Amino acid sequence: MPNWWDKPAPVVIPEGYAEFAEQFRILQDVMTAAAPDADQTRTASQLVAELIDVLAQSATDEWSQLSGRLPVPGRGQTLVPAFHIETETETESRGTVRFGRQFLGGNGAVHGGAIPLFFDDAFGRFANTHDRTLARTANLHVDYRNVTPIDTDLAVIVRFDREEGRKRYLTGEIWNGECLCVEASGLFVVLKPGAA
Ligand SMILES: CCCCCCCCCC(=O)SCCNC(=O)CCNC(=O)[C@H](O)C(C)(C)COP(=O)(O)OP(=O)(O)OC[C@H]1O[C@@H](n2cnc3c(N)ncnc32)[C@H](O)[C@@H]1OP(=O)(O)O
Repeated sequence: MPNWWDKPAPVVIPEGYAEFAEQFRILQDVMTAAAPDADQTRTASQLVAELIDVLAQSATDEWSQLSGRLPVPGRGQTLVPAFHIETETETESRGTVRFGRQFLGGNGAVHGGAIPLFFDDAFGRFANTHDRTLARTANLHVDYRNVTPIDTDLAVIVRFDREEGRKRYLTGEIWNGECLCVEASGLFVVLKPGAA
């Protein structure tokens, strides 16, 4: 089995797979937003059972799966809110995120757990690209400054602040227009040789 830090082998992305992954996000949003009656529940349940059967036919290991490997925002990792990057340097990445209905905590606000999930992924990607050696999240701190609304295009800034030995420090923000919703910071530690 390859070590997880080895460069993954290239995968072949079939035509239409990126669109399917995006449909899957929409499925999670509409499922969350729905109040089906018994007939609709039965129909939807049968369709999902068929979908599970189809996908299970191509079940594979971590190193061959397509989720997480797509060259699109969110990489087809449908649990994670997709970061749409607009500009990026070695030290700063700017773009947008939109938390769909599946990320609702309550009363229009994004679930508090979805925000560290988003930053772990956005920080993790940035800490491990631009020819940097592999590092894992050691800690992640989130300050919820104002309610983060669902179904809204939000501005994101991610910064690679500094590197001290094996320690990489990242910070980030989420803005709704002029309103600062979230400040986050994370420590990523470069893996020791042989560590997983
Ligand atoms: C291209 C895309 C590639 C994507 C890559 C994946 C990135 C995804 C990010 C993740 O989500 S990873 C999953 C969540 N994280 C983990 O599961 C990590 C679990 N923890 C570990 O594996 C180890 O604890 C860790 C590698 C983070 C550190 O262990 P080490 O044994 O390498 O660290 P060591 O004890 O030698 O400490 C090194 C330095 O870091 C500091 N440090 C370590 N953990 C710390 C901590 N939690 N808080 C503060 N400081 C910490 C430690 O004090 C020390 O500072 P000094 O050099 O100044 O002495």
